[in-house]
Order: sequence, then C-alpha cells, then structure tokens
Amino acid sequence: MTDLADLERRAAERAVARAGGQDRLSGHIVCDGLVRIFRTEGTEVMALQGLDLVVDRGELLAVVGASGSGKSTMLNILSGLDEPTAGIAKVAGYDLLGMTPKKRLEYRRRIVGFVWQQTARNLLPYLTARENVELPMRLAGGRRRRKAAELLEMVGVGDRADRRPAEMSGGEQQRCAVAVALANDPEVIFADEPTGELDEATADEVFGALRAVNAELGVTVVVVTHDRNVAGQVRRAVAIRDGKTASEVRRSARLAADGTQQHVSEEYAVLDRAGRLQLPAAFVEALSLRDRVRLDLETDRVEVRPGTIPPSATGTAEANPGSAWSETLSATDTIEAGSAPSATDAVEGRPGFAASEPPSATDTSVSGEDR
Ligand SMILES: Nc1ncnc2c1ncn2[C@@H]1O[C@H](COP(=O)(O)OP(=O)(O)OP(=O)(O)O)[C@@H](O)[C@H]1O
Repeated sequence: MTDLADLERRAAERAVARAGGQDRLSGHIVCDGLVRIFRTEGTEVMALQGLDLVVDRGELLAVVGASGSGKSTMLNILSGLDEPTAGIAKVAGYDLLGMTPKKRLEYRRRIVGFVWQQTARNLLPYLTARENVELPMRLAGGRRRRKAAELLEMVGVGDRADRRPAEMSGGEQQRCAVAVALANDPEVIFADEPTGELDEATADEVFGALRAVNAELGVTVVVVTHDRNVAGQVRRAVAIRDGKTASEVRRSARLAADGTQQHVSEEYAVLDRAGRLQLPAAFVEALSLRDRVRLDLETDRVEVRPGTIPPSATGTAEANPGSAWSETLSATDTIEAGSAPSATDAVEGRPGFAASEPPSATDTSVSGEDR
C-alpha cells in the first residue's frame, strides 16, 4: 500500500525533475521559477515572473535591476520576510516556504545577515560601533562570540569602535553595518543598495569591506542594486528585468601574452528551461531589433539578426497591408534606414533572404562554447 511518506517522496522527486534535476537545486542560494503576485483592490501585479537564480557557496554576486524590476520582492523572500506565490526558494538548506515562526527566527538570526541602504535600519544611534556589533551576539545568546573589535578591524573601521553612528562618515557607518551583519557568523549576507547614498570613492571602500569578508570568511554575499557600475566590482552580476533574471556579466582575470593581467568581461543571456532568453537592451537598441528577429543555427552558435522576410512575402504584404508581413516590412524599413548600408548586397549575397544584415550583426550571436 502507498503511504503518505511514499507519496511525498514521489512528489519531491517529480519537483526536482521538473526543476531540471538535483544539480540545479544544489546551490547555496536557489530560486527556481519564483513567482510573486500582489493582489490589491481587484488588480494583480506579477512582481516576480518565474525568477531563476543559483548562487554558489562563497560567491560574491550582484543583482542589478531598474526600479520596479522585482529586486526588493526577491530580497524580501530571500530574507524570510515574505513568501512567494509559487516556486522554490532555498538558502543554506533552509526551505523558505512554509517555515514555522521559530525556524524563521533562527534563519534570520543565525543564517543570514543584512546590510540595508539606510543607516537607521542597520545601526542604533545611541550605541557605539562596538556595542552595535555586540548587540546581535547578545540577542542570540551565542556561546562562542566573535569579538566585535576583530570584525570592525576586518572591515577597516577598527579605530572607530568607540564612536556612535553620528560621529562616523557614511562609508564608515556602512562598513560598521557589514560588521554588525557578521556578528553571528551568518552563511549569507544580503546587502540592499549598500552604497546607494555614497559617492563613488566611499562606495568603493564599502565594496572593499564586502569583498574582504567574502574572501576571508567565505561568507556568500549578494548585493542588490540599481547601479549598473557595481558589475565592475564583482565577478558575477546578474541583471533582473520584469521579475526575471535576464542576463549576467562575468569578469575574470587572464594572463596576456606580455605577462600582464587583463580583466575580461563577458555578457551572458540567461536561458530558462523553456529555452527563452532576453537579449540585453543595449543589443536590441544597437541593431534596432523589434517584433521578430531572424535566427541562424551555426555549428557552435546561434546568430540573431534583424528580422527579414522571404521575397515572396512582399507581394502578400502589398496585397494585404494589414498582414503580419506588412508589419515586418515596416520594421525592416526602420532597420535599413538606421543601420544597413547595403541591403541589396546582403540580398544578393544570400539568395532567398531579403533586407538588412548590418556587418556587425554577428555581435549579437550567442556562443555555445562559452556556456
Ligand atoms: N506590496 C505590494 N503591493 C503591490 N505591488 C507591489 C508590492 N510590492 C511591490 N509591488 C510591485 O511589484 C513590482 C516590483 O517591485 P519591487 O519593489 O520588487 O521592485 P524594485 O526593483 O525593488 O524597485 P525599487 O528599486 O524601486 O525598490 C513593482 O511593479 C511594484 O509596484
């Protein structure tokens, strides 16, 4: 006879298979098909539309997105303040769906630490830096307390231990906030716009502190921001658009032929399980892509070009101006006017295909071997 445990086990196996296998769910942080719908007075807002994100243990990752893209919604779920409407959200082995209040408290106190944009949310104004760092340790009643002074030293504000927040600069306050977030030895730090109110040089110092704790303590760090420049501060930056991860930039160091070290930045689009991907907005604008694009499968890549029409369709479009092909025609006109110097050459060069092929169209190709 099938008992409940057996049914639950089979349901779990099916969920893993649907999610693309156990590997996909084995990161330190896993969001899989995360959906969050807000319902207010008869309207529905789909803030997260099937967001997938896997972060490895010990990674320093930036999640970058414009206002309204779903960053705060994602962060609220990952920090245990909110629950998704559907999908999987796991951090350090904790399943964030359906946690009991006790488990939630344990998760928020011991597993994750937070750095918010506003100092008032990070530090108590009447306590010194040292006392601010000691407070979460006291609340958790931990036996092996990491010394506050040591943490303040690590983030570069050891000499400010006896100052209150008002007696420190904005950057020092945020670095102190990083030390507070680390007080109970969390596995993950979430930082929400930690440098949002700082000038560039001070922001670099705060990032330096996040990098230091990531490297020295191995803590996983996720920085959420609208600032695209942050991508230059981390090895992996994931862009979020319309409630989904859209693309990511990876930076790595390579040794050049002359022996010098060069930083290489590569942009990747995120391919979901249904095979969907979003082209970066800059690529779409550069080639005036719209409505539909042409795809060519090469042996090692897929090429994406401005949409074209078969020559035979021209007659159809003329005969029926409301048809889909007539829409393509006007889109093609725009492309030709904007960027294709020799549309006729392109047609002659590739019989059977009409219209524009800008010389740089291969820039948009997605290389299979890079994956
Ligand atoms: N509690 C809520 N009720 C209704 N809609 C909401 C709620 N919270 C967020 N939204 C909507 O969900 C979408 C995503 O919002 P979210 O705050 O996650 O974006 P964001 O990227 O963090 O933006 P910002 O950088 O401006 O904070 C927006 O359209 C927003 O209006």
